[in-house]
Amino acid sequence: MKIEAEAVSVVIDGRQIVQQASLVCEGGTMTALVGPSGCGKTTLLHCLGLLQQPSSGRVLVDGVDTTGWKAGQRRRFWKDSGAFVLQDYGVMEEESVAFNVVMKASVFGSKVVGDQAALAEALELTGLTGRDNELAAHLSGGEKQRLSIARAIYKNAKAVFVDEPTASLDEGNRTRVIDLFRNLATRGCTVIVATHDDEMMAACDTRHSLTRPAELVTN
Ligand SMILES: Nc1ncnc2c1ncn2[C@@H]1O[C@H](COP(=O)(O)OP(=O)(O)OP(=O)(O)O)[C@@H](O)[C@H]1O
Repeated sequence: MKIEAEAVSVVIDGRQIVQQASLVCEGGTMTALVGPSGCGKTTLLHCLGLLQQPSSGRVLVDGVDTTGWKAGQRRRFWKDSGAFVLQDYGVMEEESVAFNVVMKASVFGSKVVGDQAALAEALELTGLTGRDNELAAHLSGGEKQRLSIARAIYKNAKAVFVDEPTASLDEGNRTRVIDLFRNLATRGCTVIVATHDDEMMAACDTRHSLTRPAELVTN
């Protein structure tokens, strides 16, 4: 899936947060959004994932301009194609590990339904085998991060939007998480990562550098 930004700018309360960002992210590749703290990496990532509307410019998904998309179209994009690995992990703490991956339960909520083989594969790849029935709240930060990656693997996401995935991980887990994203890209997924991490950047095919916009927007 091709995700494109064309001259995307974000202005909040008269402050320029992202200035005229243009980039193309292709399926099967990893793109790093890089730059100093506060330069707008997360904000641009949110625009690319259709979580936030740019103040000007446009975001295209497979060549289609998303500017006028209604909530229902964005929801369909998130449900069918997109996955997010954000800094708060996006994990449902009061649900089981398995439910967090599959996001489907039987009518009375007692049994996680869905493709059990795909669930097992996603848990194995992320090192969470055997943890199916544990409450997500009981996982460590790094495990929650891997859980949100398991969800992306399970749903065979076409595009994954990732914010600082390695910030709080030790060396071993950092390498493991980077390998997981590379694996997603190998499967054809478009991986977009906001990062400060040199190892993560090195694993990416392209880097898009942002600079901190200096000026205040008037009018
Ligand atoms: N909703 C908002 N309201 C006000 N300011 C915001 C909002 N969202 C982002 N900002 C500001 O925009 C700037 C860029 O934030 P952003 O999180 O995109 O940067 P970043 O490059 O990801 O930073 P870091 O590397 O520190 O995570 C920051 O100064 C932030 O305070």
